[in-house]
Amino acid sequence: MTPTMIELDQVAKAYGDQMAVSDVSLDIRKGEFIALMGPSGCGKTTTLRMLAGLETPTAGEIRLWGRRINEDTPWSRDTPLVWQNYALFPFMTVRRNVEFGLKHRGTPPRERTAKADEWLARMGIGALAERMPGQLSGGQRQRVALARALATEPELLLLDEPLSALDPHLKVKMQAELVRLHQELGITFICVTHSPSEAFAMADRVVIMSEGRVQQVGAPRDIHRRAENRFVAEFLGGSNLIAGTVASREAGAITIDTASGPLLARTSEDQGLSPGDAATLVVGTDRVAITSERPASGNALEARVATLDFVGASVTVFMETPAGLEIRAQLSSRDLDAMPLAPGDAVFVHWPAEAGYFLA
Ligand SMILES: Nc1ncnc2c1ncn2[C@@H]1O[C@H](COP(=O)(O)OP(=O)(O)OP(=O)(O)O)[C@@H](O)[C@H]1O
Repeated sequence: MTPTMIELDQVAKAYGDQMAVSDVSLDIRKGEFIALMGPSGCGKTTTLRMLAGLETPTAGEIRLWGRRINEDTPWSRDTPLVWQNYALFPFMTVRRNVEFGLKHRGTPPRERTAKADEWLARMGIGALAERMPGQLSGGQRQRVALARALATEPELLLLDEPLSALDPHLKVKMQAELVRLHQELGITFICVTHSPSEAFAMADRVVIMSEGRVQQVGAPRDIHRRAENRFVAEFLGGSNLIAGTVASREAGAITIDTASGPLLARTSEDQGLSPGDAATLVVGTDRVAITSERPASGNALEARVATLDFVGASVTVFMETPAGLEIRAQLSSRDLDAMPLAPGDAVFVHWPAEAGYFLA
């Protein structure tokens, strides 16, 4: 078992009456890539700043290798931060910027320069060593900031929205580069992002936060398979949440009555629901099929197409049942070629009984 490197133990941070972080407990193992994710104001940056030593927790304890570090200053920690504004010194060349962190650590001049050049080459920007930061693109500045942080060979790298300033093409490239660097270096990465796609693409484990608390922690595929609560399901999108009342329950199958008709769900994760209980069924948008005729069996609802949202080669079809329930289906553009859809079309939506689970 990989040893635990960092422990956040019931950590809280208040600014006056404002609780930025209410209660965060989390163990991080050496070499993990952790993504802290959540909507604006959920406390993810404050959590990162406490890890960096830029803020002191109001309650709880942060431990590094079992030792309390709540009051340690940033410079006494092995935790370089890469902030989204890159924080490069504008009056120093790229090489000097990368050397700066090493100088601070007492590395002799010749070794500093050699190391800086090595890291600039590794990041594919060796040719820019003599430029000033103002003469670089956003993506280039991002790489310099990473080179500067990594040249000091930290045990832990904290990244705050490292890809936020990049255009979509460069974002995907840098995303792959961060994953590669992480694998190569074996350093623990903790990355703050508000983007589920970024977090899910890069992290070993994703921590989803809301209002200063952790809502769910898990590997991307586990969170994807099953959101633990309504907040997570709604924040991640990609699911239909259907409210109803349990009508019957027998042999692993639950029927719920909804405003749009009865629905059947077969799931081992049924939270011990009994007839009469309120229940919310979660069905992934990728499990919902659309047909023009009512299917012979299975869960089927009558609906009307409201709008279509195209993102790359994927299309989200927004539909509404006569009772006002919104159902979304994610199709490929090839599916749409086979069955052209337009707003106003009358359709049937259906999914297998095994496709859903119930929210706790
Ligand atoms: N220095 C401060 N003084 C007062 N309130 C603060 C301070 N810093 C953060 N907060 C508040 O604490 C809460 C959490 O802020 P934080 O910056 O950690 O959120 P975040 O999840 O990183 O958001 P964003 O994605 O917008 O950066 C917010 O409501 C914020 O307004």
